[in-house]
Amino acid sequence: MISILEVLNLKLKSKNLQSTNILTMAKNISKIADRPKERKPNKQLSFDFNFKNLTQNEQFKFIVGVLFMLVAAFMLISFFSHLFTGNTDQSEIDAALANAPKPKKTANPFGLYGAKLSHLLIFELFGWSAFLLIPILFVSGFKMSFKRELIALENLTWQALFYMFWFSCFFGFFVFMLDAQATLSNVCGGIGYFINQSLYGVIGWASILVIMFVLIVFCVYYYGIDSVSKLSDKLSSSTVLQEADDEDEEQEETVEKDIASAKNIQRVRQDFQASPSVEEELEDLTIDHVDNHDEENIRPYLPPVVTTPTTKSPKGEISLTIENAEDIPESITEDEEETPIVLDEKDAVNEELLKKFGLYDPMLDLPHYKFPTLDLMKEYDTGKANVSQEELKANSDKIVETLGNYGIGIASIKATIGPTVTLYEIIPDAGVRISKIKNLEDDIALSLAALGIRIIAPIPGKGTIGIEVPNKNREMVPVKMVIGSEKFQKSTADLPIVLGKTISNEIFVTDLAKMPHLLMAGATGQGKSVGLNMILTSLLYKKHPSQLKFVLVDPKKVELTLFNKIERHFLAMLPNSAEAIITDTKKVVHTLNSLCIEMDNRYNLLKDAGCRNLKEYNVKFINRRLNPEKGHYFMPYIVLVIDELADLMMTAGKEVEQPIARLAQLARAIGIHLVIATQRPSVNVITGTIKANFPARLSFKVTSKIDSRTILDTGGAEQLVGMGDMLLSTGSDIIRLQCAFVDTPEVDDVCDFIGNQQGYDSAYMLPEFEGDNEGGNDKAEFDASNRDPFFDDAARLIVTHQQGSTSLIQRRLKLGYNRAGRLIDQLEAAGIVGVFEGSKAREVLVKDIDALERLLKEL
Ligand SMILES: Nc1ncnc2c1ncn2[C@@H]1O[C@H](COP(=O)(O)OP(=O)(O)OP(=O)(O)O)[C@@H](O)[C@H]1O
Repeated sequence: MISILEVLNLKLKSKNLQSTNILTMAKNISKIADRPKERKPNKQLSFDFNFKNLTQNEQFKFIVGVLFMLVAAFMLISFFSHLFTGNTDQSEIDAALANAPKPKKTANPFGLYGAKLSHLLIFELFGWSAFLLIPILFVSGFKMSFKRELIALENLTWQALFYMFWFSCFFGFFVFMLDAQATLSNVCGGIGYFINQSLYGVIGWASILVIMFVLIVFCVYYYGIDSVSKLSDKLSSSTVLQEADDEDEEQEETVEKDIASAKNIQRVRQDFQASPSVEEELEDLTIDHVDNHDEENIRPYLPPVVTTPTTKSPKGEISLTIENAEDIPESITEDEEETPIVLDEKDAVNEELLKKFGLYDPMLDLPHYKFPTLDLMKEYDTGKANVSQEELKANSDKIVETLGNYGIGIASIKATIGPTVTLYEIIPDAGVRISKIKNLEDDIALSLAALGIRIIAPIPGKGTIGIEVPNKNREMVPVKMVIGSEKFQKSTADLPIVLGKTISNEIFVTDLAKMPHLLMAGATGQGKSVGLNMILTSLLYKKHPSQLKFVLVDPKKVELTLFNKIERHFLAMLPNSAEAIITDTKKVVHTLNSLCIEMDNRYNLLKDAGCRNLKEYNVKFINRRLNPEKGHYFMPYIVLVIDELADLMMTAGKEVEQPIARLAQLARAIGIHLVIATQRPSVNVITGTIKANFPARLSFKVTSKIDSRTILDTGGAEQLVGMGDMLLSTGSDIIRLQCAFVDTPEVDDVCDFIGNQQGYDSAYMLPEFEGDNEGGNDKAEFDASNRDPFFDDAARLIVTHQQGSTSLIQRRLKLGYNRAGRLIDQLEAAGIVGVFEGSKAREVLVKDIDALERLLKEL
């Protein structure tokens, strides 16, 4: 150990020398950079080389990781060699330790250092169990370099360290008792021998009892074996497994897996497959059952595909009417026939399972998952909103004066200072018409010489009139402050999001599940992306990967890429797609339709379970009242985020509008929530259908009053002052908020933090959606015998004009719209025109008339 430290020390010293130079250089540079010139917090090159920065530097971590892995390899080879060459090298090591002038060559392949290190760790300290240090080093190194844990490092470290000491003592006992120190010292090492020597002096051979007792204490605490019954459960299960082992080849494999995963005792509890039908198995539920399930839980979530519930669907009816099982006609309980269940029995089984294994805990999918910590967020020097007494007084005087000029008397005026604006609440004299004050908005703005004045007349529920005046110095609301706030931390909402601060400086926390969907608009550069990041970050801080999945649609291709890292934790995607974050319009259409299928599937499951919404369903599942074998599973919430709707509406129009509207109308009860943002809140983007289904709407500054009306149904958003200043409309109320600021590096760090932890094997898989034009085998599906008599003419027309338009066919061939539409579909199926592209004409795939004639002949 000492030698290794020496080596490391030397390396560090030389490194330190270099870094000291860099440090001085860096300090000088940062001094220059810090001179009173304006600071650019985002783009500034950071030469601030303090130790914390260094340890968080990715390159540094990578290098240290590689170093660890190399040291692990070095140790492995040296240790192995030591088992055979240790004795030969002994004299060389002694010579080296005694500082003899020229030690001979050592037999260890890593020379004197390899020999010394092995001698120290094996011979002098831990014996053979020193090998256990190697996986710790390797796995740590791998994690640092590749951001992936091969196995849970924390667990590995605790266990390896414990067993290293324990085996050293355990072997030490025998070496000591046999007095075989001269020949077997390598087995137990110095520590094991010394401890046994000391213990023997005190309690004689009973020292082995102490050693065994230590093992038991460790197992009880570490593996959570807190009762003899649990231990015997485990033992009896393994006995059953052993018997099964003899019987069945296949089962043998299961047993191996079982034993490997038996330590995950809680997972074992997840089992529901101790099927109620096999009564005697209830007594000694085998790990065999359990771990099939265990394996299933480790696999990515694959939402079961549920058959559409026809009245005959056995699945549909059985669970739905669990409580009336006796009423179910035999014909529709077929799959239960071998094990007829009556109500009481089934409930008894549930009770039994519940008693035996406790509630189902979805978080045990990833038992070691750690929620992001607050220190991932930066501290900002926010500069408190400094509204001086003079400013307040001057503003209120001006308001009183301006209103006075128009003959409006004021009974009282009160100011509330917010982060971005100050709210002046006035009570006008009796008899003053409110609309009169509202009409004076521009005049008051003129007299205060301020942009962004908004008049709320009256403030709902208060009986006063509000005039919001932007502060000269605004206060930034840092994300750390709002995420760390008690209000957010203690929030029990289903999907809590913290958006920022209200005008009266309160932290604003709301529940996306209750909204239940959110429409966001704002001109470019006004804080939309920051707002979206705030929503996503809030959810990441409060939800476990088993409880929430995101479907991210990013037509701009750059805004949401950061979230790629959490693909295996929080993202959902279509099967067979390369990337979880969707950037391609066609894929968006598929994803939206796939979400609709997921919605239908979920509704079917809810119907089966006799539940009205996702919450009730999950509670039932947690209480083990729903059988996973029948397709039931713990349903995570799904939040669909679309970063730019305008783009999609332009390219795919109705194809996206319809599924969005459908999801918005129906998905709330089954836990699918939509957050849709757009730069262009115009009526052809935010159509009536979409708007009608999004009661909650959030607007950053927009360019015109018309835009504000489109999104909020009222003006005001055009008066905002930008940088996260926003209005949230939740049906009746409109609240002005200052969005908290979360910077890209912070989001990046949070995603890194999550992404570096163990995740599912893949993203959450959405159901497959077969698009109309899928698979490239359109021609095969084209039914040539059934084509329209005008097919050939239409094809010639389209190819001659190189314009795939239905109206062209309609006009030239004098056909009705429907028939022309059918023709264009047939042309598409025959591969003559491309797919529907919204408002644009379809692409013509056949480029000249000769090629078309050949094709027509083939058809
Ligand atoms: N809540 C906030 N607090 C302070 N500054 C903010 C806030 N939100 C945004 N800003 C500032 O405004 C800039 C632009 O914000 P953001 O990138 O979110 O705009 P955007 O509306 O998404 O623009 P685009 O539509 O072009 O992507 C940010 O870089 C930041 O400097």
